[in-house]
Amino acid sequence: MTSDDTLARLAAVIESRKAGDPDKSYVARLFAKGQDAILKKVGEEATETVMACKDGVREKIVYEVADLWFHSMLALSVHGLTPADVLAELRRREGLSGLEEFAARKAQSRDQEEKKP
Ligand SMILES: N=c1c2ncn([C@@H]3O[C@H](COP(=O)(O)OP(=O)(O)OP(=O)(O)O)[C@@H](O)[C@H]3O)c2ncn1[C@@H]1O[C@H](COP(=O)(O)O)[C@@H](O)[C@H]1O
Repeated sequence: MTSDDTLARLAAVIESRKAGDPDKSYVARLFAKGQDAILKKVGEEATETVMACKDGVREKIVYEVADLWFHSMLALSVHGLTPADVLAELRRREGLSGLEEFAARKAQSRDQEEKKP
């Protein structure tokens, strides 16, 4: 398996641009508008990803997911987070069945409910 540092490089570019000139940088423009503008784009790109998948056009799906990942990285950056944090969480989940994890979470919230006075 090859390692790909595209996300790390893009995160570094985002950090270098976010306090830049909104007339010269899309990243700077969205950061100048604030978190709500970034989250609005995340929502739009998620919807466009759903529509692309429903249409089933591979190039369009890749294009829209790239938009979604990019804007999600801006949202992460607002909170001082990076793709490395998300990749670490995905690594933590490796080999952990989603169904087992779901059952463990349900059992934990049941325990917490039962302990409530
Ligand atoms: N990866 C991206 C990237 N992906 C998408 N986009 C922009 O995100 C916007 C996507 O919005 P939409 O598809 O909704 O189109 P829109 O033009 O906003 O139109 P509306 O539908 O909102 O009216 C477009 O303006 C894209 O150019 C990106 N802008 C920048 N990057 C990366 O960020 C780096 C820094 O960019 P600047 O800050 O602009 O220098 C670039 O070198 C790239 O590596």
